[in-house]
Amino acid sequence: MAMAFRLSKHETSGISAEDTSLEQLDSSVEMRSRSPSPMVFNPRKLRFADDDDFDKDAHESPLHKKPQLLERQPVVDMSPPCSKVRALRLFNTPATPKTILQKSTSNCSNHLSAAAAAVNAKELFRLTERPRSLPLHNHRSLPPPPPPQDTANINPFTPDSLMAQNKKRCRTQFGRENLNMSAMQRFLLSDVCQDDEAQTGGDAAGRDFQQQAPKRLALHDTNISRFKREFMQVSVIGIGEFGVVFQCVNRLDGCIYAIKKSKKPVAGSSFEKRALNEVWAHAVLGKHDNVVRYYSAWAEDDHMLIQNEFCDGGSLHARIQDHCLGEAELKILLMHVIEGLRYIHSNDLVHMDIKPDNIFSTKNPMAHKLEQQSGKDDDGMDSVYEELRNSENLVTYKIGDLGHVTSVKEPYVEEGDCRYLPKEILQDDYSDLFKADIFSLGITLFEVAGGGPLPKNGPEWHKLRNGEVPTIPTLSKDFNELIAQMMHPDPNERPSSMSIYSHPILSAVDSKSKLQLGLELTVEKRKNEILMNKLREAKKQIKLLEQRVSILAVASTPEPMDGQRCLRSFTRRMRTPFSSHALPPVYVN
Ligand SMILES: Nc1ncnc2c1ncn2[C@@H]1O[C@H](COP(=O)(O)OP(=O)(O)OP(=O)(O)O)[C@@H](O)[C@H]1O
Ligand SMILES: [Mg+2]
Repeated sequence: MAMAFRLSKHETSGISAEDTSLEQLDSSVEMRSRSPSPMVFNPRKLRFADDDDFDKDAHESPLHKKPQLLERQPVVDMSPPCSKVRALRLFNTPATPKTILQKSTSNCSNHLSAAAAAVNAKELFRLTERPRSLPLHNHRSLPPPPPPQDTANINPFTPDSLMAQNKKRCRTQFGRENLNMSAMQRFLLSDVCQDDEAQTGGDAAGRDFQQQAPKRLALHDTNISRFKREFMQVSVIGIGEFGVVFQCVNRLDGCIYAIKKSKKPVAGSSFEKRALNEVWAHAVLGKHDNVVRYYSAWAEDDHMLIQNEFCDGGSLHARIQDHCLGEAELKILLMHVIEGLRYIHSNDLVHMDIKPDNIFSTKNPMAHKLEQQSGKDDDGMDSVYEELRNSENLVTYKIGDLGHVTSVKEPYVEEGDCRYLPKEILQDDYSDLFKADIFSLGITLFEVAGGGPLPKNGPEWHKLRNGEVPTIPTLSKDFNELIAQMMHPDPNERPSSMSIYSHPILSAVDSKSKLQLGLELTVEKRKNEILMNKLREAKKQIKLLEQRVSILAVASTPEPMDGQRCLRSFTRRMRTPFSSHALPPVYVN
């Protein structure tokens, strides 16, 4: 069970000022809320020296002193089981995946690691026998250090892995690693060849190599926390059961990110599987507009750190603290989350922890453009802009916290928050996990529309799962029916993410189309402006050209009066002979 113990806004801001390294922030920092979003701050020299101890910050903060855990419910007959003993075990195997979390030193001993074992013993022998470069100060005196072993996890959620599982391929370490064996071999061998070349390629090359080697090792050995080296911590933005989430600025790219750090050291613990699971899921799913984007992950002091997109609108849970959502907003929420779920489900994965705490929002980047646009010219559209600006619609909802994601092909269900779980999951029925996500989304909609707070157990808990879903008076009959359908006791009766996506209630989303129309209008107006400018420019050019032509015409043409005179005189001259020849006059009637 994922238990939420969150900070109030007030508590969080207090902590961010006190415990986070805010003194590092220049006063000129201008926070922008998109992610990745550029920050504007006075250029500072990057320092590699240690600041306050990050871990100390995290652990000594008031957030960590006394996390306000939700109490476990006493076991009563009617209550759902809150957690399982199985959840404390590791990933279906007694072999703990001591992998990326343990600085990759030992041989990989479980099916989660793909490693140098992909290289045959002969090549490994070559690698270990070959003298390695040493730091300058002890290059001649010390024996070569053993080469580090390259290890890498196999992500079980990638299409390759899922295909492998489908085909019931051998699940041994080698069975999986063989998928990438040749690539791994090529990589390792190319390293050997390059090094060999450098060592045997003449004195100059050898000298160069010796000079560069210590630099490489020295950097490698600096041992500065990547978090501190690469990021400037701004504040704590959330605390969950598993992790603390920091708002950070990347020192190099200047963009804001959310970095989630596991609260406890996870290597070798029961949280290790969860931590790795979250990274694997993010790596596969973090490319959809309605799923929180993933950038990178690494381990530090046995903690897992995940660098994600920063969602400047906060969580849905925070959003509904002061007001419930109206139907128009609910439709947008449903539209966005169902798109994200449809994407997750299309990968044969399920989220298993959909709830308001795990749905984040970002403000629409077009919002400020709408603001700029309106008031520019009074074209009767001001009211539309006004409505769009004032509406809460200018957000994009994103599914986050992928720690419970599992594959439907080979499910390992770690139960999420029991307030949002359907009954069948608590009864270990995993036959249709897609529909478990649908139930969680349905009950989430019910809560944020005003049906909350949700019960954790007891008769009310059961009622909501037995088809007795109270009607929300502020919602239309159709929307109430859709929520009830999503919370149907029988998973087979619940609609799929695909059918909700194409549900008439969403295809005729007034507010959505209005928003889209507004945004499209802005774009079209801009295009129009550009065209108008071009037209104005073209008109100017034409006018100039006309002027020039007329000037040229005036300059190059002989005086018209003289010409006429000449012509007349010529005519006269011409006439004279005619007349002299006494031609008969022509009379025109
Ligand atoms: N990318 C993000 N952008 C903005 N806020 C975030 C982000 N990620 C997390 N948060 C905030 O931090 C809180 C905790 O994050 P998250 O749910 O990922 O942690 P957790 O420990 O896995 O939680 P749980 O208790 O659900 O297991 C969220 O509810 C949210 O308020
Ligand atoms: Mg969470």
